[in-house]
Amino acid sequence: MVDNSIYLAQFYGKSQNYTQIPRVWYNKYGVKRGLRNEDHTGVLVGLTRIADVIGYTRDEEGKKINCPGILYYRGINIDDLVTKESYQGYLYEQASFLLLFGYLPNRQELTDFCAILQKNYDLPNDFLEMNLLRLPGKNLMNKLQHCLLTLYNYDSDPDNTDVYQTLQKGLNIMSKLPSIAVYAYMSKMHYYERQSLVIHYPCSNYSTAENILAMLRPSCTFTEQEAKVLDLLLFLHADHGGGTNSTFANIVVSSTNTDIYSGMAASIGALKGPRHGGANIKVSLMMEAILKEIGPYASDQEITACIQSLLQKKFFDRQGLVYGFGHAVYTLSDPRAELIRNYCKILAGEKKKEHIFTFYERFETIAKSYLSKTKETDICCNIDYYSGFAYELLGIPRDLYTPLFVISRFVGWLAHNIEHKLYDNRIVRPAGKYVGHLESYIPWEER
Ligand SMILES: CC(=O)SCCNC(=O)CCNC(=O)[C@H](O)C(C)(C)COP(=O)(O)OP(=O)(O)OC[C@H]1O[C@@H](n2cnc3c(N)ncnc32)[C@H](O)[C@@H]1OP(=O)(O)O
Ligand SMILES: O=C([O-])CC(=O)C(=O)O
Repeated sequence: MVDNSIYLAQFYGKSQNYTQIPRVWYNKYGVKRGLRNEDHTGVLVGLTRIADVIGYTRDEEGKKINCPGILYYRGINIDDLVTKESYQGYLYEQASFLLLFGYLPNRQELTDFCAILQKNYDLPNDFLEMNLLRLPGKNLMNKLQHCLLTLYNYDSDPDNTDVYQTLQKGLNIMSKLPSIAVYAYMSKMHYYERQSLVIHYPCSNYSTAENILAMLRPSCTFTEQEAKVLDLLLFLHADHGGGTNSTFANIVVSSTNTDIYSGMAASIGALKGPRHGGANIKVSLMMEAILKEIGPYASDQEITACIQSLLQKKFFDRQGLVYGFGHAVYTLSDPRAELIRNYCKILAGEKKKEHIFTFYERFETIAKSYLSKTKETDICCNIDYYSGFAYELLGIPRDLYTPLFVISRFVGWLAHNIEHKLYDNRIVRPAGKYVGHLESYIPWEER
């Protein structure tokens, strides 16, 4: 067979004479690259009453003043929801109710809401066999997208985008996501890693967190403490305002009035990216590589040298990023990372992994100060820095870290999708300026 790849390389090389856009032009035309202002804050593109993400304030002149991070779900500080909550084990379901309906449920309302989710836990007949066992996927995020798009075919009125229908369809998908993610993992392991296939049905009196643990473990068993920690992790990932990439992607796509399955698949694609939710897997791989290189008792100098090699694209995936650090809004701290760090400390003690936890903490301190100094801006660790370690301590496989983010964030996507439909409802369509030349058509014989 003729190898045509050389031609493609030639076309691509030649294209550089025709397609370049100098970086300075973005300033010249006032383009808000990445929808960011000069000071890196986000351009205002929407209004929301669902969540507020605070990483800085403004002084009287409008100058940005960095501050410790705070996250509010419907105006309630997440720290309060965690520390003042006595009804343990259903934090994620409570937050889902709060994010969707705007107020905290009473006990009866929470029970009724959980019953709606639990009634929908089971997958449609043959879904498992046809879409997961017969068609294993090598990446679970892509598999989740595929399964979501396939659920469209099981819906008798899939293109109905009425707000109430969106809510119902959304809750139905949300209930099924834990089984889909766990089965996608099991079928991947069975097919690609030749492991035994373990399939447990979801249990209709379990919370989301309990179900995930039960379906994942051959024995179906878990401790109350483990379920509470996973519940807390799901709670902490549930929403992050309308500006975060995967939620904005959802708003962009669903503003065309397309079906909910397409909108959610787009969000999953966005969340998969290693600069967004996919960072939790990258952090885990990066820390594994670092620990292999310098060990848990490395000196501060060795840790700094590792960070330098990461930034200089000499180590790990050579992308120049220290995963788990930096944020578009948070500056001095991400409140979710603060909470997860505390739980990691407790779990690490129980699992005899204190030395690894201590290493994570030391790496955090050094990376935070080094990155802030070299990038001349406050850079803290984000939610993805400790979440993978927490999942690892719970015995959850790495492949499932970002899918767990999907399971949790789905409710945030749904709430924003509905809010946009109700109150904004204009198709998202910004402008792009043409900066090429006008050219004359060149006849074949003159090219
Ligand atoms: C759930 C989540 O999505 S949380 C984020 C998870 N992602 C990661 O952990 C990946 C690593 N982090 C990053 O890539 C970035 O910090 C992002 C994408 C999260 C935020 O990026 P930005 O909003 O551009 O951050 P910010 O404006 O503060 O960055 C300032 C500079 O520091 C750089 N920077 C920020 N974080 C990092 C990092 N972790 N490693 C290397 N460089 C970084 C930016 O690239 C930017 O450089 P530039 O001015 O040359 O473009
Ligand atoms: O807000 C962001 O840009 C990313 C983030 O932390 C999230 O989506 O949880």
